[in-house]
Amino acid sequence: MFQGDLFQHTGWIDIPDGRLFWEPEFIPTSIASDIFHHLSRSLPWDQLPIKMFGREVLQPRMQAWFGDAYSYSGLHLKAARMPESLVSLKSQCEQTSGVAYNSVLANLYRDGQDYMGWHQDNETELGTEPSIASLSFGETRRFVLRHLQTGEKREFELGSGSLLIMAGKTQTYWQHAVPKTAKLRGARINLTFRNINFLAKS
Ligand SMILES: O=C(O)CCC(=O)C(=O)O
Ligand SMILES: [Fe+2]
Repeated sequence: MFQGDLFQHTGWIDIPDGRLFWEPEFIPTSIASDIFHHLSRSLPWDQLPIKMFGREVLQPRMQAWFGDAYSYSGLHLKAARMPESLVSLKSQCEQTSGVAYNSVLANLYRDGQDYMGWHQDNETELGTEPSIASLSFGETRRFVLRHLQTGEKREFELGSGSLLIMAGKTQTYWQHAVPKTAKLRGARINLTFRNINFLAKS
């Protein structure tokens, strides 16, 4: 398989210095479409400000952040309690990954101009080898992983109902992004389930 090839393989995939799970049809298309409409209407979407080059600008997407009962009960006050629709998706991801999650970050990309820049989800609170389960709904968007030392790339078309799990040392050695696209794109919702240790300090 050449560098940057779109993966057709499903299941667990070993990559250099990391591990992924890929299932493009984790949730059947018609159910995924209902979930998309439900989440787009019901989640409390917010466009948060971030600092970029010393200026405050709005993030290039909308977000909502939830924790479970434990995290909600005083340790991470900003997280609202996870709605039932997300709790059930969380259990499905947990069954596949074998890891329990207590939080979810929901991202809404309104069109092709909304994006997620290169980053690692490597905050101390996530632990050293975090498992992050990413479920997508609505429009398909390209997701790119880039190895920090070799520059090697892995790309996925994250379609509606797909599940991509990043595990092992992926967050230490790879960055990932959802690039902007000039093509006309409808809205996409992405849920990333994580397990946050609220007692760990950054
Ligand atoms: O939208 C995506 O597929 C990626 C989201 C992501 O990387 C994140 O929330 O940290
Ligand atoms: Fe991420």
